[in-house]
Parts: sequence; structure tokens; C-alpha cells
Amino acid sequence: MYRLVLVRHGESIFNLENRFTGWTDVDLSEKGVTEAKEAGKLLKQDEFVFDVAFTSYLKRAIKTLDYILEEMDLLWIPVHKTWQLNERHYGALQGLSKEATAVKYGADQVHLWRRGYDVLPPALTKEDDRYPRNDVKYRDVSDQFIPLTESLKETIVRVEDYWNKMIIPQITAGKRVIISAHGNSLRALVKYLDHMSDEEVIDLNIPTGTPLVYTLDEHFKPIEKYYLGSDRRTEKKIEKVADPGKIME
Ligand SMILES: O=C(O)[C@@H](CO)OP(=O)(O)O
Repeated sequence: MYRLVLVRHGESIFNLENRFTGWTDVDLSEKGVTEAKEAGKLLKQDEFVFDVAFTSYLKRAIKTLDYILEEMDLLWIPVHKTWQLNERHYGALQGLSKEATAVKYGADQVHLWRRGYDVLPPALTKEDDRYPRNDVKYRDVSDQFIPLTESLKETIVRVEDYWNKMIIPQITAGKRVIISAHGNSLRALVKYLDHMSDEEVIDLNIPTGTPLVYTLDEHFKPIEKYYLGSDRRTEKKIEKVADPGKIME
């Protein structure tokens, strides 16, 4: 049996402003920092220990992990960073207000873009400043993997590939693993681990800064899964992610 902890970064500046984020490299808000530290405290209180950590190339996830590891006095453990755990790329929606987009295109369309399994948000052009090829972080990533937009289905392909090639070998070697990532890259991983259907994943929303603890059998089949901390708070956070600015009303 293995234990695995997944955590979505604490609230970011774009979460606070209710804007589409994707690969935009925004920082944590003040509340996000507090959430990350609280996640670390909860993990320490419940006597979790990690041998290795994985995160994305985006600072909101990296910093969340750092705050957690600092609380646990584990800043020394190896941390693997990868673009493959980045948030789902939101194409030309990145930076736009979710509320204004819902007013312009309708709440149903925005819901489809946000939660439709194989729905692609409008794509960037290669001339756009937001095109990740222009960002030094991705200089070693080959062109075929640099997105102009991404569906959850496509996000799953890169997350699943990294999980199988890089994370599973660590877990089977007996390492205790924590993964700090993003709302949709974690939806991708949870869908894969839980064998969720394409329909079920539409209603899956991952709360910010809340450790999700998995117990997996030797074939990586989940036996148990729960969020650390108060159920009520987690519920409220999930509701907020499902409907950030009450845009579906
Ligand atoms: O904007 C984003 O990148 C994500 C996560 O913050 O938002 P959503 O929950 O709308 O997919």
C-alpha cells in the first residue's frame, strides 16, 4: 500500500480577481500564502513525512510547496519541477475576467470551456505574447508540446505520461510523495487515478491549499481518499471553485 498527497496551490492573484489563469505565471495572494502554510501545519500535525516532491514550472504551485515544506521542516528534500504538471493551458482566455467572459459569451459557454472534457478554449496565435514558446521556462520543451490552447483531455495525456514515467518509479521505490499542482492538472490526475468517466470529471472541483490524501494498493488503485482539515471549509472552497464569481447564476 502507498500513500500519496496531492495539493492544489493556495489562492492566486488571478483566483482572487476571478480571471482565467492557465499558464500565466501569477503569484499567490496573501490568502493563498496563509492557505499554503495552513496545509503544511495540517500535514505536520498528522505526522506526514515526504521523501520527494513534484511540482510545476509555475510559481503559485512552487511557492505553495515551499511554504508546506517549510512548515514541515522538509525544505531539504528533492523537488522535481516539470511543465507537465502545469495548469491546463487556457488559450486566448488567459487573463480575461471569467465574469465578463460569461456576460459576453453566456454562462453555458463558459462552463463548457471550463469543465467540458474535450472542449478547447479559443486558441492563441503564435504571435501572441502569451504564447509559451516566448517564455524562457519552456526553452527545453519541444514545439509539439507547446500549447496554443488545451482541453482537459490533452492535459491528461501529459500528466499521465509524467505520472507513469517519473512519479510511479519513486513511489514503488518506497518514497513518500507530495505533488503540488493546479486545479485542472490535478483534475486530470484524479480522473486517471479514480478511473472517472468523462462525464463524472465535469463535476470534479479541487479546492485551493487543501491536502488530498490517497491510499493506493500495489496496483495504484485508490483504496481511500480524503481531504485534510475541516469538511465544512473544504466544501466551501469546492463551491467557490465550481462557481468562482457566482458566474453561473
Ligand atoms: O483559470 C484557471 O486556470 C483555472 C484554475 O484557476 O480556473 P478554472 O477553475 O476556471 O478551470
